[in-house]
Amino acid sequence: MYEQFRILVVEDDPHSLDELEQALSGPGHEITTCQETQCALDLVEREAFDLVMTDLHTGGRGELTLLARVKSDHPETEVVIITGSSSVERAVEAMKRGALHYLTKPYSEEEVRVLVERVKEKRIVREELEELRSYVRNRQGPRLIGKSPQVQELKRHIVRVAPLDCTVLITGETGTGKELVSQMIHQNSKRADKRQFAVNCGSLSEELLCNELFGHEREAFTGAQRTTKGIFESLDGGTVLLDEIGEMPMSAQVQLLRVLQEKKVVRVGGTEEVPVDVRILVATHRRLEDEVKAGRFREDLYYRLNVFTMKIPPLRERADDIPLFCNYFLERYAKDYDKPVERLSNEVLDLLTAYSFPGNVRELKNIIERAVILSDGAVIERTHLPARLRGQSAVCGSAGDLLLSLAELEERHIRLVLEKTKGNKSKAAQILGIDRTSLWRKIKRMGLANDAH
Ligand SMILES: Nc1ncnc2c1ncn2[C@@H]1O[C@H](COP(=O)(O)OP(=O)(O)OP(=O)(O)O)[C@@H](O)[C@H]1O
Repeated sequence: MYEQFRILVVEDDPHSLDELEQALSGPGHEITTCQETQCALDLVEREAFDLVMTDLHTGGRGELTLLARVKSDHPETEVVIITGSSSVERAVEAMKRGALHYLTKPYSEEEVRVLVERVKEKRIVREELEELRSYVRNRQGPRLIGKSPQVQELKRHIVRVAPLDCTVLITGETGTGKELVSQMIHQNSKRADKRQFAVNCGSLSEELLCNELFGHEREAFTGAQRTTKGIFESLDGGTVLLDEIGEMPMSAQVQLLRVLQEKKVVRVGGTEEVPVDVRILVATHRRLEDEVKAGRFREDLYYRLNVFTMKIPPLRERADDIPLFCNYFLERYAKDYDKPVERLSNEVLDLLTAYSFPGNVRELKNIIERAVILSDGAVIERTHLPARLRGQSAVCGSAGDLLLSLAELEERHIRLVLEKTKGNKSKAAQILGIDRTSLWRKIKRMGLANDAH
């Protein structure tokens, strides 16, 4: 298959136009012709070409206007000037203003072909440079740590799916790296220069979530003083991660389906359909098939979202990666907190590799960060680990002979309430006397697994 190569030819003499079209024809070449500069100006305003070839008439300076317009609107488009022998000086002036080359009449077909090849080569070099730049950019972005076969496969899938602009469903327990994977997909995609944003569909009320995602019209509800764009509209050209998609209320699901099918949103309180250009990635710790069966998730939406699924395994299924993560986070936090920590004691490493990590990588990361903060010397010892890893149980503010910190006590209490409410976060938030968003934030920070509650 040939790459499309778009050429615009501007020539007022029909005979010369035919000849040039003939010389330019080739596999993958899409040739558009114009006999007047004004028609060409209108065209370049709407479309991008790889090459513009324009005749330079004696007299008018329309071609120089065309050259200036092309170079300002599409700097990567090459312009070649066709000239009679009497207007070579003006052709040289055009080259000073950014034209690539000039052809003096009469020219041969061979000359035209060589010129087109030159433009194509330039395009390849430019694309390679762009690829290199994107590579350098990505090396500074987030890193997916892991040498286990599961993580290697994840990396391969990211590289494969990132450029395709399709919806990706990322599944895995809490803290396994779903958001990180979504960031890597975005950074390896054509949208990398645009913004990425993550929305947790479970942490907001139905009304707030709809406002946040789809925006609202003026006076859509009391207090809505002006029309506000939602995330889909304002992320123009970017990527959105809809985290905890399984928690999305039905009314928002209907709207999301419209975004996926028609690439349009209707703001809350409005009727107008507004076009949006956004790549949608979704994540969940739930099995969406079960949510569909239970009638909580629309089947048509599920099929729309399930184009490409990436399943991130829990940390306990890739325990080989635990020492690697330990070293990575140890180095990072030793640097962040300016501590002389160098390694974990063998006992600590054994405890960590034997632990089941219900909160997955986030929990491991938090454990190492806390240990680095508590440590003074070069080695992380057992005493620097939280009580649950030291194998002690807490009874009302104490764990064995050790008194608990407020943070540890809070975590234990939240765990207990979630256990008793069977993971029902609205109920748990009510009992704890805090709102759902605060509870979600705490759950995340503590690295508690959703499934473990
Ligand atoms: N493979 C990995 N390499 C490096 N860091 C990782 C990896 N996996 C997870 N992390 C880190 O662990 C933390 C939790 O990851 P992330 O927020 O992506 O998980 P999640 O699955 O989206 O969690 P949740 O379901 O709670 O939203 C982040 O700080 C992330 O950078």
